[in-house]
Amino acid sequence: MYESANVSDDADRTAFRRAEKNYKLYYEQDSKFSRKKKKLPKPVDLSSVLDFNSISQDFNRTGVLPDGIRVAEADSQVFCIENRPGFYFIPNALSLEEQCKWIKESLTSFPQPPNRTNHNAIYGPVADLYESAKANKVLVQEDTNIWKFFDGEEATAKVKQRSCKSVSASVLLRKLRWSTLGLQFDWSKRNYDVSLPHNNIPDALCQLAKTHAAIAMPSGEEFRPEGAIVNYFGLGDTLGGHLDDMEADWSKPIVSMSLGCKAIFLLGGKSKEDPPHAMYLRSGDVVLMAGEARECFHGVPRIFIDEENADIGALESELSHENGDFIAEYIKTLRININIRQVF
Ligand SMILES: O=C(O)CCC(=O)C(=O)O
Ligand SMILES: [Fe+2]
Repeated sequence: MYESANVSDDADRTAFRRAEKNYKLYYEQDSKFSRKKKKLPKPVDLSSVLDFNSISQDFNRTGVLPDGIRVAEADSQVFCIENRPGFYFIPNALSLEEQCKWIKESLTSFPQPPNRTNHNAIYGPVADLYESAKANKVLVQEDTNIWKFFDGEEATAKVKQRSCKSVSASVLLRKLRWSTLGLQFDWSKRNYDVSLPHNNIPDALCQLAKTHAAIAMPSGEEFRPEGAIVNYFGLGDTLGGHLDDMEADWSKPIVSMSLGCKAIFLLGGKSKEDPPHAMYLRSGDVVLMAGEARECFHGVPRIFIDEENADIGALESELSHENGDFIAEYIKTLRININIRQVF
């Protein structure tokens, strides 16, 4: 599902594709810059990107909303888009403490087996990735399908002695692209594989998802979090336009939490020909997609990691205050999305 920033697009065939291309990160070709080896991002017209953070601030001050936007219920801080029923935007839904907690869990416990990650396909289950990265360990191939972490010197000796393959834990942590919680999603079959061993989604995350899902739930029903996909976005990573259609009951929302660097989210219609709404997703925002919105194409064409646009100043200082600099350094160039689903 991910694309690198440099893959050339086949064609601008649909309105969704054109919007993706419009917001995607491209670099200036100018030789003046390339000689200096400093690649500059091409400027992008962001004037039509919806900013629910300022929409909510203006609304609280003046009681006025932009055309096409309304609140889900009187006095609520949950916003809807009139021509996208079933879509809900909750700006600033998570406190700084909650953001820090889920960023930390996303790097430490969520990638732990039996949860699967993108690294499984190459290395098998990788335990203690975060602790190993912090301790500067290196993953060394011991046998065909057996990889183990070693301290730097020991790893160097092994690699020299047996010329086996190796990769540092910090590189692997940087290259983490997804992990799955609860029922394990099988990306190759694009379906849930209930036969795979799994843990339940942590209680505190279930509770959070239930609380935020409530406004989008059919009346009298409670959301049941059964599976979650955690996406990790580095600079230039994008999530192409897609539908999440592997869950049985589309009347139940997908609860999608944003953490870390700011992104642009595209919410299209049921056809890729429908022009999408572009909106910012910041750390702490929660989005719900239920009912008709489950049939709408959506994706993430851009994340911002520059100081001016990433919007993570407060988060960074809270993180370094709580956990030292290790995670605070990671989040400077990272966006995490946790999307929680009721599967059955
Ligand atoms: O990263 C996001 O905000 C959206 C993620 C998403 O749509 C998905 O994982 O299906
Ligand atoms: Fe999705």
